[in-house]
Amino acid sequence: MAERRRDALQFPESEREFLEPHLPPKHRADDNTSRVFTTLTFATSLDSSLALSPGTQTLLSGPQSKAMTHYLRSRHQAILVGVGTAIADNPSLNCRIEGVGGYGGDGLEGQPRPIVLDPNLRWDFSSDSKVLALAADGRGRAPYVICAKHPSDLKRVLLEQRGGKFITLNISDTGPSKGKLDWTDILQALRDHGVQSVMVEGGGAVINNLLQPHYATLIDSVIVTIAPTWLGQGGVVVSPPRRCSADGTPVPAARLRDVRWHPFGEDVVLCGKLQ
Ligand SMILES: NC(=O)c1ccc[n+]([C@@H]2O[C@H](COP(=O)([O-])OP(=O)(O)OC[C@H]3O[C@@H](n4cnc5c(N)ncnc54)[C@H](O)[C@@H]3O)[C@@H](O)[C@H]2O)c1
Ligand SMILES: Nc1nc(=O)c(N)c(NC[C@H](O)[C@H](O)[C@H](O)COP(=O)(O)O)[nH]1
Repeated sequence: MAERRRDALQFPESEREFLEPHLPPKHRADDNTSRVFTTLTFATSLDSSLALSPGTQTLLSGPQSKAMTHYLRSRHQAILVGVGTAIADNPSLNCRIEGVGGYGGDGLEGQPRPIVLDPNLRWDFSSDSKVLALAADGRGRAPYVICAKHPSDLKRVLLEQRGGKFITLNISDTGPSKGKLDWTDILQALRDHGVQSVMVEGGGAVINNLLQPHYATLIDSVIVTIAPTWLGQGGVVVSPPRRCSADGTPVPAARLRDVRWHPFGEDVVLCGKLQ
């Protein structure tokens, strides 16, 4: 067993039971399921904000719900964020729960694969990126970057040296992701690259795009941390595109069913299904 780290997070067994029905099944090496178990998860304020303003990171989760998010990371093979989040937050995108690889456990066991959705190759991971530093240090995996352009050889080689890769997909010319990458293609590409479960963490553009009815059948689970604060106007807001019925009357954009709530410290965590 590797050395114990002082920065490792604890998430008690007693809290895990509540989450179990909302998590992907524990994977077997011979599991040939063709779809990727997809969890949409984020932390929001009472006014549906993810951050105080675009381009800034805002701490919303308290210590207990933060530990819960890290436990979720340990239970998925990958974590996906948009490039806006990669640039604004310089996130670690690893799992820091006591006992996973790099935090008291062996190898990289329990460490998810970071996935960054970066169609136009905006993310400069070559300078000061926490994800790559953690991968070099054996405390996380190197990212897969999903793009729509061919990367420079310099970027490709740097990523591949650390164990990551670029996955190039075609921009969609129809449907709710016209001009972007289609989620069916993104999830299929992840499956083709060996990923069986992914938690999509944000940010705003990613969540609002994915919360459209067209994609409801792709999402297996929704887990939202709600923090007791209002961030105020001008934030990065979760609010998917408006929907209307045939006669033009507005109807809710999306709604959860089979909902369960659980307090974690001062926050509450809500789990449900979209379909
Ligand atoms: N509270 C939380 O849980 C949480 C989680 C993640 C991020 N955040 C915050 O959210 C903010 C970032 O959000 P944002 O909306 O600016 O950026 P984002 O992270 O949603 O990234 C947006 C970019 O991702 C790419 N993208 C998204 N959907 C795509 C698609 N279908 N096809 C191709 N490319 C696609 C595009 O390049 C787009 O510009 C930051 O402030 C961050 O701190 C908060
Ligand atoms: N659960 C959660 N609570 C928050 O208060 C918050 N701001 C995020 N934000 C999610 C986003 O993906 C961040 O970029 C990562 O949470 C950065 O965290 P790491 O460095 O990877 O631990 N997520």
